[in-house]
Amino acid sequence: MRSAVSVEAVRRAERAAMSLLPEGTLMQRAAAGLAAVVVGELSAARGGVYGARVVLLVGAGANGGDALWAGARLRGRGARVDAVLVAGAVHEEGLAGFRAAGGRVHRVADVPDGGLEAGFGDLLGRADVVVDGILGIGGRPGLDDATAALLDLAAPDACVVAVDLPSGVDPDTGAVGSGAVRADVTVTFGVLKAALLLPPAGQHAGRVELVDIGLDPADLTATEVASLDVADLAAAWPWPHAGDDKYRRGVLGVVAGGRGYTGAAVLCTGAAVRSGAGMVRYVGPDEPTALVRARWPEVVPGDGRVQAWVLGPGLDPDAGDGQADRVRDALGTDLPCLVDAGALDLLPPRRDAPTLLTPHAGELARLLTRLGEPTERADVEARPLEHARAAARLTGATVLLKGATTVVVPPGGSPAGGGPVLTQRDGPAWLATAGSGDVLAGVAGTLLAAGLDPLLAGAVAAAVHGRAGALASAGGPLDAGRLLDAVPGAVAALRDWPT
Ligand SMILES: NC(=O)C1=CN([C@@H]2O[C@H](COP(=O)(O)OP(=O)(O)OC[C@H]3O[C@@H](n4cnc5c(N)ncnc54)[C@H](O)[C@@H]3O)[C@@H](O)[C@H]2O)[C@@H](O)CC1
Ligand SMILES: Nc1ncnc2c1ncn2[C@@H]1O[C@H](COP(=O)(O)OP(=O)(O)O)[C@@H](O)[C@H]1O
Ligand SMILES: [K+]
Repeated sequence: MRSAVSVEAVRRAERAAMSLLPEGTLMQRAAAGLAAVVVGELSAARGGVYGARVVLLVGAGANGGDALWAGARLRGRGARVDAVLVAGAVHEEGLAGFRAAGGRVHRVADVPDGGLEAGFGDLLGRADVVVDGILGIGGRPGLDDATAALLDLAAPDACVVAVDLPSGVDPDTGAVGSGAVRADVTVTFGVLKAALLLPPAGQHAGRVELVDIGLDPADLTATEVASLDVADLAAAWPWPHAGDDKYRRGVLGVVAGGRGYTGAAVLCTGAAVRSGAGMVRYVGPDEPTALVRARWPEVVPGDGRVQAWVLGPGLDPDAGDGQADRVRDALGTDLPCLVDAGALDLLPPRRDAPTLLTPHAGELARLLTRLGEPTERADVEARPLEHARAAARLTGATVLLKGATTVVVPPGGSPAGGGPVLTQRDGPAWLATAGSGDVLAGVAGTLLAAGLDPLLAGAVAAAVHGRAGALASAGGPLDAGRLLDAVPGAVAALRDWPT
């Protein structure tokens, strides 16, 4: 499990460590770890550090201090290091240490308006590595225009190394302001910060390197956000046992598609079959039923006993084909329900049984608007965690928000009550293809029917969906049919995937 904490928790752990150590020790450890990663990048890219060009972008706080001390170390290895001070203030000890090591210092404030390119274009355009020491855990989202313009002067093939966090993101929520840094590598200190696992900030971080600076793990147990790794997935997956039968393994009922849309019924039931449900029942009008039976003869048509329901993929609640009533009936039971797409419009104000909502950004905006919080899709995309939490709070359900990084928020929306928020980013962008969400719903339904709670079912399904996507795509385009065909292989590989 990769675990991340809030700024408040990091600061508490840092204070505890600092009280036991000589002043400046943590920053020196951070700088040493940062310099080592930059050395690694330079060695890989150009065979060594000597003569390499490194430019530090230095903000007002300790994040800039880390960058300056790392710059001093890189000077000691023979790199040419320039620091560009982007703010009015600077970490004075770091600056003195950098100067003493022979680093050159420039100030954005010394350049006349409109003169950034003339002042720094050559410097940044020739840099092998640009170190983003602008903002760390003290940062608010967004960079001012001049700082953002500086970043644009870097050569496209320069390696951008972010210190602790890519600057311009919100450390706790993962929201991203305008001009935020896009790093190739982020070197983070002591513990992952929540933003690194959250969308969209996590997608700005590149590869994340965690440097041990000697924080006490006992001070870092308040996990805010976590991502399941392969060992967690293998432990959570409902592997069958010798004594199992199909009923004990879990019967899933699916209300998907309808008279108008038939594909979602075939894909969703297929994903449930392919992910190993004990049995799958499909409930719907004649035409999709016939298509499901033709493609998946093992699916049982019609109502009957089930352990969980998947409701809504490809379903139009206004179609007058009886599907809306079937959804309402299932929502009225005390069985676990996954509520997707069209069924989200039919969700009652409160449901006590386990409920997993699986909207994409547009569907979440529509749901929040219906619940009295007018929301646009763009709002959800800019601040996914905040909006998923709002839906979890308003509905009492677990909310899985789909996207390049999938976020699963426990009921109530607060990490205090239901445990950490889980995020998964396991698959390629080729997964953004029609029918992909229907496959996710089928896999998550299998897990609900097997008895997993909605939070774990959602996160495990998102991870397996992503891994199946990676297998099926192999770098090329993907369609939902091949995606679901890859699910058994993705599940099997959980047991022998190298960790
Ligand atoms: N506290 C510690 O013990 C350690 C801290 N370390 C580093 O210290 C960092 C935190 O340092 P600070 O608390 O000084 O905070 P930052 O260095 O993140 O920056 C804070 C400064 O930036 C300003 N600021 C915030 N958002 C802004 C924005 N959007 N635009 C312009 N200015 C903005 C603030 O007003 C403040 O002056 C960590 O991320 C890490 O890099 C490391 O050295 C390890 C040890
Ligand atoms: N850029 C992306 N990278 C990786 N996965 C993605 C990306 N965009 C979407 N996905 C995943 O693809 C699926 C799309 O689901 P959805 O939007 O419901 O599509 P549909 O309704 O066509 O089935 C979700 O599981 C989502 O997490
Ligand atoms: K930074």
